[in-house]
Amino acid sequence: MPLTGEYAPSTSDWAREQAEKYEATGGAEANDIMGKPIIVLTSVGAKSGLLRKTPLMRVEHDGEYVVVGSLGGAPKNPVWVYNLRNNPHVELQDGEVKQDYTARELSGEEREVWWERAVAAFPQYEEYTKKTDRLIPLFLLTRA
Ligand SMILES: C[C@H](OP(=O)(O)OC[C@@H](O)[C@@H](O)[C@@H](O)Cn1c2nc(=O)[nH]c(=O)c-2cc2ccc(O)cc21)C(=O)N[C@@H](CCC(=O)N[C@@H](CCC(=O)O)C(=O)O)C(=O)O
Repeated sequence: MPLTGEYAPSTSDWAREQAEKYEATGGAEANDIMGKPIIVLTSVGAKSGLLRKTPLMRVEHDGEYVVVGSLGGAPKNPVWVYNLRNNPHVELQDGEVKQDYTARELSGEEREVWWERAVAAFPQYEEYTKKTDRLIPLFLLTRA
């Protein structure tokens, strides 16, 4: 069941522009960063209830995805992390395909396995762990 509601653009201009161009072109444009592919996650605002669209690196394995709350190694989590913790029903657009997923935050051994996959997809993530002692949240997205 697709998410419905009012879209609220990100206050990060570059992220907003990339999400909107990616969505409008079915992933044909604005589809990478530093040469690595992205996806666009739609989540429900934990406080506003508005729809938030967030470009994130594409980390996929056997039809499942992981989204990484890295925020470049900043000391605080990105806000979308709290949206997923509050409402795990999300949409993920990968190229032309947009589908519903259920997000589950990972820990322990399962998190380690997916962390390796995330670093393989975007090696910069390893660098971010050196900038913060925050445990970077990972959410596994499985088909709803
Ligand atoms: C800028 C801020 O967004 P954020 O949710 O903190 O997310 C910050 C970043 O993670 C986000 O900009 C990402 O798109 C940045 N980013 C990546 N960020 C990552 O963390 N990981 C990535 O892998 C990643 C890749 C990436 C690739 C391309 C690109 O263009 C950007 C990329 C924002 O929009 N804030 C809004 C609020 C957003 C929101 O969800 N509000 C909730 C409140 C939730 C609460 O406070 O509990 C609500 O509406 O209820 C605001 O300040 O008004």
